[in-house]
Amino acid sequence: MARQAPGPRGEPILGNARRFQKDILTALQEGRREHGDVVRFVGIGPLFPVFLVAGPEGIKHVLQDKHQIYPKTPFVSDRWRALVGDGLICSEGDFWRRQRRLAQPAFHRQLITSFGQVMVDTTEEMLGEWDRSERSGATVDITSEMTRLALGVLGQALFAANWRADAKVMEHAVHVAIGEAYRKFEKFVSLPEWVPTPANRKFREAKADLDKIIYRVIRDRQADKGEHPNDLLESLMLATEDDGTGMTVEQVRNEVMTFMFGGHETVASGLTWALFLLSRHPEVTRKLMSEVDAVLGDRQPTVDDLAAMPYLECVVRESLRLYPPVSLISRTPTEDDEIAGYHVPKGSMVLLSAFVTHRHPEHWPNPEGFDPDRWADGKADGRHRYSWWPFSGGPRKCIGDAFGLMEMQLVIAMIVSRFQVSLIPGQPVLPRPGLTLGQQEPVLATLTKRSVRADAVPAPVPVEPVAARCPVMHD
Ligand code: HEM
Repeated sequence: MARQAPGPRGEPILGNARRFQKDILTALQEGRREHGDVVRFVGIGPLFPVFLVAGPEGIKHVLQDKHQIYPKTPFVSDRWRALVGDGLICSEGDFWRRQRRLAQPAFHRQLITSFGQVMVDTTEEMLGEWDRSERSGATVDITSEMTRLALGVLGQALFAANWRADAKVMEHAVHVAIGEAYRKFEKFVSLPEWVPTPANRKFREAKADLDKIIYRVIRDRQADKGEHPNDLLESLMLATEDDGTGMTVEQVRNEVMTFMFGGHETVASGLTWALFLLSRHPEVTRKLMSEVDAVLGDRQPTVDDLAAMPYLECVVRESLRLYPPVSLISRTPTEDDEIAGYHVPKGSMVLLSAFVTHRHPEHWPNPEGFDPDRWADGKADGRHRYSWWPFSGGPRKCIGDAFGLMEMQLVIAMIVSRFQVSLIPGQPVLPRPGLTLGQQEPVLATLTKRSVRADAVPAPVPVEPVAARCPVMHD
């Protein structure tokens, strides 16, 4: 007979609700430390009790072995649906399976590789602007630079040439929509979208702007009998099942929106945290610069160069370990279950946190340390598959993992080959888990142009890491 999982009692009546809201990642980490790999958090509100499953075996159980009984938590999927419609990220069952099959060719390795040049060109444009900022000694906001860069890459991968014409309107609309979505995620209760609050109006207008452009581009493509670009949109529009049926125009729109929102904030978060870590670890930066300089010299990278830069990949993996852009996901079992001998009731909220698993001391020696070498030369071989899962796992694993990894590697290679990025001393850099693991305040830095000398790296600057608020709780 399965036992009840242990867990913190929290405050009288409120239980753990306030702790979750104030700093959920620390609450989860402490829960694991004090109570083990399956923790039951009590609290006030319909989401409680909430279970944390922290160990790799439990993660495998939920995401892979018993994924059929662990669909996504409806409360979270509803938030996504408000943003992207019935896209891959928030659909379930046969509908999800069909959409996933239809979307898969868009992420074929060959097509993804062809986006390498888009990633390089977009980064080159940003670095041109950084040249000007460096000359004027201006401070750059790394968070917003990475967000603009990642959106530019995704926009062009999705819409090829059409993106440039509409980029300004789209950028603005995505920015507004995602800001509102963050607010909705942070609130347990929010007014339905049709209630004309100023925030809802802004959200609806932003979505309408995006829809206008996306539907127009789709219809133009349908009408144009000439040669079409080889982008993600085209792949979605051409995809068919064995019976010859494909996606409706609305489904194509939903997946475009899903990729746009799921595929740029994640990469931007990963890049920002990687630059943050590099700026705090000059010894790592120096080693990375040596590798990049030796392979690239003064030229731009290509996708083929990545195989010759193994340390770059180690840096990216290690950075995704410490700061996984999707730090928290949740599932809700459709039947009673048992994990590691503990009872997990049907309908409960089961939290899986890559942030917590990736810092689990039984699976990661020196868990809080930034040590890219732990990935070198087969050292990762004996590790549990689910001790590192920034892209999730099982059938719902991220469809854009190769895209995201490739982009992070190319962008970081280009940045370190050209600039030394130094954080403004003393600024607090605090994680903010929402749709992705962002920062509570923008990360500000100064730039120094490199003249390809890896040993000329300044000392690290002091920055204080800490607290992270709950992504889903009540304000
Ligand atoms: C560093 C970059 C990225 C990270 C860390 C990341 C992480 C994740 C994670 C953890 C999930 C699973 C969420 C869950 O199960 O609740 C996911 C799903 C997904 N991701 Fe990513 N992602 C990244 C980049 C991308 C990119 C570039 C795209 C598209 C261009 C993308 C599209 C998607 C989609 C469509 C899903 C839903 C898949 C499904 O349920 O079938 N992601 N991602």
